[in-house]
Amino acid sequence: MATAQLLSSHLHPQITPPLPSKLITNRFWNCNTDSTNNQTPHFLKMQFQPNSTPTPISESQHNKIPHLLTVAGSDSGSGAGIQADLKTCAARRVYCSTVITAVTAQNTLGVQGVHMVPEDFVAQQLNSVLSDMNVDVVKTGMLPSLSVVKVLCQSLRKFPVKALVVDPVMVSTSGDILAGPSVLAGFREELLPMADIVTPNVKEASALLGDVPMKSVSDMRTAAKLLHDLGPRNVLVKGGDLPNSSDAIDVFFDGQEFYELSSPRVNTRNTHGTGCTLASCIAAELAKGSSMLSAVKIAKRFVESALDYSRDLVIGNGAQGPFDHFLAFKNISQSSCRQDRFNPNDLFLYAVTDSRMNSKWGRSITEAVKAAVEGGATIVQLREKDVETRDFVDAAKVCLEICRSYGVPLLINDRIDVALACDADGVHIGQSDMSARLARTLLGPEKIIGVSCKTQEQAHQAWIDDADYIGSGGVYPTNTKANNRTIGLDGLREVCKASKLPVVAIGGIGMSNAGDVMKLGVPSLKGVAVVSALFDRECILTETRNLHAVISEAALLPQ
Ligand SMILES: Nc1ncnc2c1ncn2[C@@H]1O[C@H](COP(=O)(O)OP(=O)(O)O)[C@@H](O)[C@H]1O
Ligand SMILES: Cc1ncc(COP(=O)(O)O)c(N)n1
Ligand SMILES: [Mg+2]
Repeated sequence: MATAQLLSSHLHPQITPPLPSKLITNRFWNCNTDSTNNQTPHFLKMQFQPNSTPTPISESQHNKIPHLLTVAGSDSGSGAGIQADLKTCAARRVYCSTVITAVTAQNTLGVQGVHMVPEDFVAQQLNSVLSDMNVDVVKTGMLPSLSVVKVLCQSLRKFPVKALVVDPVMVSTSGDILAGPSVLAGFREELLPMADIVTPNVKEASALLGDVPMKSVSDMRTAAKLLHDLGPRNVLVKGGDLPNSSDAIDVFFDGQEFYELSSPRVNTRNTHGTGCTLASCIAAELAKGSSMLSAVKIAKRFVESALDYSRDLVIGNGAQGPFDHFLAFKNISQSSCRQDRFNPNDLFLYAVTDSRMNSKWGRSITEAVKAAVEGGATIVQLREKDVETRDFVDAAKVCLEICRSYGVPLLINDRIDVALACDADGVHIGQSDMSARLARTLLGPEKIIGVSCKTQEQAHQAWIDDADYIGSGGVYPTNTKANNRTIGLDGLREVCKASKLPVVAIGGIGMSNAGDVMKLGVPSLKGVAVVSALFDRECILTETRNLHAVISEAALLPQ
């Protein structure tokens, strides 16, 4: 009742129809989370004057780092609250100071306890930071009582900042109450009118507006307009918890235009702290000097990337896990699909695809790969010279699933970008591609890198450049590669002898000569790579099985 009365005095009596909205979809944004931010902050340079009292550094001498102050609650599980804000700012390279309003005992199961910090001590923290530390932007999270809201508003009036981001935290993802209904009046009457942006989720928007229904994007737009009427310069109603929505759609309203910010919904349990992270990322970008809409777009993309990177992360036993703000876990979780980073024995029967052969036989890349791994291929390389990049990435993702289900590594020929895009196990590069050293820098320590080498010098360089294996050939003449010098068994032996890396032989190898290659008897030679003998045949499965039998037999023979 009290809520309804309060609302009626603050809202326009009639709901205006939603204005036309602009649809912005994350799908078309560059995935590099830093791409729109070219204002890399500078770190403070200390000036030392030995044997003298320190002199203050003038403003012009400062290399000032953007500074965000978060006024929020502590989450012992570190998924949300102050801890999420600190991690977000560290990831976005903005300095973050903290005023703690409450200490929660919290984990992935829920909130077990809340210990409120007395409001005069909140005031003292605010005074300490704001009076001294050149704060650019204030972001608020859990404000557990009306008196804390009031204390905050007083401090902000005394120490104005460039921007105020209000995340009106009320209920945790687990459904526990973090701020009771008593704070609603403080939000509506004092804090929201001071805010540059308010970022409620659907439940919070509904509560702020007196429990209006929030079931659709259209409801979110209506709510954004009504919340804007309460005084904040901008409103972002977040749709992470909107029921029956396959995309995560947030509605942004700047008082004139609506924007629907849409990103694919990441299928993960690790969404605890998304709201805190979004708000602190918006605040961090504002501190760097972004416009409001651009800060919101960057923040949404940051949350989406972080969720995607940590989708399989397992921390805690509860329903909502935390995610990784530093986007570091992906390699760990995915590389654990394979037992080793690279096992040289995987080079034993190395299948290399060819798009022209596939089209000749009317097969898709994925059909060809499936047949090869079923037949016993121990590693697969996608060598697709004639395919559009987009189709290549899509096909590679499907092939990766097939290969992973057989425990077989999948490499991409030449295309580091495609390997990164589909998170393949590695690449195979030639002498005219970028160096293995550069590929290693781009791909990181976990990925497999193979290099084509015809000479001992090239083999040595591949080792120096931190490659994992060498492909050496053409051993026999081949039609697969134009103008490819044949090095013969002798050339192969020379490369193998000089190589500190494991070697796979390639070029014109098939049923008739694979045994001869395997019988070379050089320890570094681990297997044969084959194109036509598998993929330019009617039945890939049978050919792979037969070839596997031939090279297994040859490998067992005494040298
Ligand atoms: N599963 C998800 N996939 C992608 N984005 C999500 C997902 N869940 C939430 N988001 C996004 O995270 C941000 C926080 O939203 P939300 O979860 O609704 O807030 P809160 O954490 O305050 O409840 C929004 O930009 C929302 O669209
Ligand atoms: C201290 C604190 N602040 C905010 C949230 C909200 O985060 P979420 O909605 O993801 O549970 C929380 N759970 N704990
Ligand atoms: Mg959330």
